Amino acid sequence: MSSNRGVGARLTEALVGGLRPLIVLTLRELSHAPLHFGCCDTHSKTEHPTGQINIKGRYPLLVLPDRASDCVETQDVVHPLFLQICACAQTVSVTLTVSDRPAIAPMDTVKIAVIGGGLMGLSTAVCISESIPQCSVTVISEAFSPNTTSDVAAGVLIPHKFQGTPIHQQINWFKETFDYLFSIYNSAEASDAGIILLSGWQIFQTPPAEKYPFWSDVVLGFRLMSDSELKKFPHYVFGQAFATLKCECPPYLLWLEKRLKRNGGQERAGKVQDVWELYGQYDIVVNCAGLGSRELFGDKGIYPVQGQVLKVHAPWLTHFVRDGSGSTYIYPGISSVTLGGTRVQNEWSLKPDSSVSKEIFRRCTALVPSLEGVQETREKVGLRPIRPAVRLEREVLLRGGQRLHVVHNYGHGGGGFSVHRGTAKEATRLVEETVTLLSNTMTKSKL
Ligand SMILES: O=C([O-])CC(=O)C(=O)O
Repeated sequence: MSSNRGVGARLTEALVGGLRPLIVLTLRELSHAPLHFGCCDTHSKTEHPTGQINIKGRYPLLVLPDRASDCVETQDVVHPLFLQICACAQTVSVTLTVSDRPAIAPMDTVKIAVIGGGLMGLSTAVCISESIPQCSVTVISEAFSPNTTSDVAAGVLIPHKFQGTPIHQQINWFKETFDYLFSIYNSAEASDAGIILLSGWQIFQTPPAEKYPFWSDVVLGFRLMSDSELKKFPHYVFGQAFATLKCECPPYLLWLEKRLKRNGGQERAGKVQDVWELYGQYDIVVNCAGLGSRELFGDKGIYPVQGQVLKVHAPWLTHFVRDGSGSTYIYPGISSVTLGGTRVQNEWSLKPDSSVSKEIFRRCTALVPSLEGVQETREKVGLRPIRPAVRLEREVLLRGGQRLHVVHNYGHGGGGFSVHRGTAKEATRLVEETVTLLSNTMTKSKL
């Protein structure tokens, strides 16, 4: 590859520790460069944040203030506008090529600790281990499958809305997750990974505000239910029929663990009491601790919404039924059918309540009478980690002169399965950014 001098008046190339070529462009050059930031034109022209931009996800582009010497000091500051530009920049069609000179100082393996052994921790760890070759990933968790919250969930892809997250982002996360799982479902891995395609009905006692929810184009064959279908559910006046995917747990979590190990990743059982324990052992900490983030990172905005379900043996059921309010659902799976549910705000207990189980069973049999015949019922309780929006961002913790680089990916509530691959990819991108910054710092300190 050769330097493309046509981009801006002067393109400074800095080669960073064995990672990727880093293109350094001053702000003035950026404004002259033939870069187009799509919907963020205004931002990119009038407010030039400092930060790093990934063009097509291949070449990290560090946009510096005009005095280049200022910039290195600011590299840990992530300006919110920069993130917006960053997101847009990935969509622009710009070809920047850089010299293929060898790196000055290859960085040693980057050690990454992922806190949390549930769906978020494992899927993020797998995504990092697939995307960042020069890293070692260790998942640290008090619990692994079958003892995680993810093992309690039905694992069905029907998105919940996160009030504080832009809807286009939620659609992208869902689409990425759906496409990823659909390709597994369409491969020889499907049975090992426990991915099935499930069709069924979501029914409403009063019609919802949005007859066609934001995810209706992503699931398969979405349509409104006919009157004759609705007649099967006497108290319901409106319904949606569609097919979606379901991740059976434990198989899906075990499949992720296998994939992680195949990529060289490791697991460590144990509770992280204080995140600073990891300082010096790891270069980057990825936080997928869900509710654990309350104590570990002082996030008082996250709280539990307790849910109780029954796992029953009813292999004749092949269609799901969900009350649109989310109060009651019947989700057939490979080895059991999940019957739910409950939503108790701020309840931390993991103890099932038998009177609640009876009530769940009563509601489910009212919708699917053949459930009267089930045997083998297991009660399970899980705590949904709720906050207004998924927290997906970088943070640099400071203590004395020490800096601990953290990437957060938690707070998916009861909607984690629907978006997990999309948010894992986003977290991986943030880890890549951090790796580049660390490499840059290392290179600078060697000069
Ligand atoms: O609402 C549903 O269909 C199931 C679920 O995700 C939950 O109980 O959190």
